[in-house]
Amino acid sequence: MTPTEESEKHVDELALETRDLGKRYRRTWGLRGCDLRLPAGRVAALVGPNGAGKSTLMALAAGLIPATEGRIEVLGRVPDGTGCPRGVSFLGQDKPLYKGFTVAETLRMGRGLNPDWDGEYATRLIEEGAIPLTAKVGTLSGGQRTRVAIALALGRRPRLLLLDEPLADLDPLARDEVMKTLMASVADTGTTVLLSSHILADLEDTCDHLVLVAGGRVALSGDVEDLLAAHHVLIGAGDPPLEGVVESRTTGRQSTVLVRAPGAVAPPGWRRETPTLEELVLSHLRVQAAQRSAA
Ligand SMILES: Nc1ncnc2c1ncn2[C@@H]1O[C@H](COP(=O)(O)OP(=O)(O)OP(=O)(O)O)[C@@H](O)[C@H]1O
Repeated sequence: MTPTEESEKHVDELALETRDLGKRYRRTWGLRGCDLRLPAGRVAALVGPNGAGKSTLMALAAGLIPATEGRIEVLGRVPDGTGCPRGVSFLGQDKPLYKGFTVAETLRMGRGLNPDWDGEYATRLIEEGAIPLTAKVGTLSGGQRTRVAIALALGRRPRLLLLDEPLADLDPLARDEVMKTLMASVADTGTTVLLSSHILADLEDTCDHLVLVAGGRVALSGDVEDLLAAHHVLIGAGDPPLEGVVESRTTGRQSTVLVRAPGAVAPPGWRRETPTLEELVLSHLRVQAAQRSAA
């Protein structure tokens, strides 16, 4: 393979790559020593405790803020920190929509601002949500406004979609509906998604890749299938397993141990189970929190 072919392959395969990436806000580091490789085509869950650096990572990837140190490549290019690169859409919790515009005017603005705009598709997303094109954005419900913001984000036909807790203000039914619309669109197009949320149950159904951030670094990442295959929950009493222990918790005489060892065998008298994604994430989050408070 020639160096050019090598670099093209790299562009095709990774939607987002960071090396030793850091962002400092005055005295606080929002992110530091962050190494991440997100393969193209994945729907990735970005999880971590409050203040872990998720929004900072999203803002860096969306080109909204410049890095302080290290390197970030988005769709094979280095964002310049002055705005969303072509091919990337970002949707945060604050949806920057003009309340005085009608929905149709909002879509026209999308067309004016984006060279890759797919107006037919954006309008279809609005119509599927039964939102009148003549309604003023300021008169819409939170769920309807989210749908308009999603239509704007998807109308750009992004190759990478960054979603920073965009559904946090929606009721469970609206969240479920909007999530289905989103996931149907990305399944159709093969768009890579990085989605942050504190609601692990939402992520379990939709994501095939996990990025767990804690203390400004990536503590765990990989395809969900691989991560689940590499972890086991061992439940029993007596001598605990010694290899690959991530977390061990004891209630009464019974211990529940999460191990990261693909071929782990349960010790005599113990049983082995496959963890759910939620159990796996919670265990790693607890371990990270304990390590940080001990440091
Ligand atoms: N604009 C800013 N100015 C100063 N510090 C900031 C700024 N934005 C974030 N930080 C700090 O950077 C760290 C990471 O914040 P960030 O918002 O990226 O975390 P997060 O994982 O998205 O948190 P949450 O889950 O609460 O949304 C925190 O310590 C936060 O206080």
